[in-house]
Amino acid sequence: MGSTYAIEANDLRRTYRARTGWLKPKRTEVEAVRGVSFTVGRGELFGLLGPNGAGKTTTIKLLNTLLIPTSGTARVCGHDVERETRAVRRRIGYVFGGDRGLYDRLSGLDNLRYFAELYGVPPREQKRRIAELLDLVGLAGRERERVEGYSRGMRQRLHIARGLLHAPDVLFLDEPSIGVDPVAARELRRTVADLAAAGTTVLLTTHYMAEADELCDRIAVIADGTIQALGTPSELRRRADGRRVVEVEAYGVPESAVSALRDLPGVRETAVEARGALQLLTVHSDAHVDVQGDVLRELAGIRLGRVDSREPTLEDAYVAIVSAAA
Ligand SMILES: Nc1ncnc2c1ncn2[C@@H]1O[C@H](COP(=O)(O)OP(=O)(O)OP(=O)(O)O)[C@@H](O)[C@H]1O
Repeated sequence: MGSTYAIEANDLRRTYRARTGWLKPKRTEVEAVRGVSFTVGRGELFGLLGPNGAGKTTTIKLLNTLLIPTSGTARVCGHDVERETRAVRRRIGYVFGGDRGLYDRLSGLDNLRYFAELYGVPPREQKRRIAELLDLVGLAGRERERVEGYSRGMRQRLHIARGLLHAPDVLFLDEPSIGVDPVAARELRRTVADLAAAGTTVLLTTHYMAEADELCDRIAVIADGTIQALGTPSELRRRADGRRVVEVEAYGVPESAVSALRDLPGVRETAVEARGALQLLTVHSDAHVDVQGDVLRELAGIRLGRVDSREPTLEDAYVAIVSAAA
């Protein structure tokens, strides 16, 4: 195969052209990916992180030959994604989160048999391969049950087994843990880690920072169609060095309080996130500035939950990187 990299993306760009409106149709163009370059080593577990609409799925589809780049080039296992589509497809698997793509009324085993046929796995290898994969994804013993009775996490693991039937060198995992409960998500992470440890290159997109932190060798943070930061989780975490984070749970954070805090000297970012009945207010400041008193003053009279002042995490670094790009 020659190439030292499993994936090489070189100034990839992709523009979507769409027609919107019915009475007066208008042509619009969205530049979803604008000059993305990175490499992924063989056996590496590489994460693509970014807000909604950042261009993660588009990047994956350019690499797995489902979309043609508007410009730029990419190679997977040394093969050009545009000119050597078949060779690329033989070496990759693609798994996306959600419910599509499995036959609910068949058992897990019959699903895998069906897809093994479809992917051209030689009949004499099918049995062994399916048994290995059921083991890898932790479904051995449950394979004769119908998929309609599977939990979300089990379905997701069956999806991964399906994506691995033809023993691909590279697996694209697009938001595998979406809608999966925390315990099942942990099992799923173990499966992905085992897979990478066994030598499969994994390109993973996720919105869960803890997942990326635990699993990925390196992470690219993508926003607005370009890579904003790339490095190991600890390298990225350093992007938040020199910061301190105050977090307050509150029942109804007024916009006036948020803008007053944002204008304080030493405050770098503020964010409010809905958490069921309450909201989580996060204030990033320079490490030597203590804003906790100011935060409590601005929220005087409002019912509060937990108040916390802490060191930054990977998620805080991510917020810093993405906010700087906005
Ligand atoms: N088929 C399409 N036609 C037109 N625009 C599209 C199409 N697919 C995606 N887009 C746009 O391209 C941009 C990037 O989308 P993409 O799905 O790659 O983002 P993403 O990072 O995967 O987002 P998410 O985290 O929400 O899945 C968005 O602005 C999106 O609206």
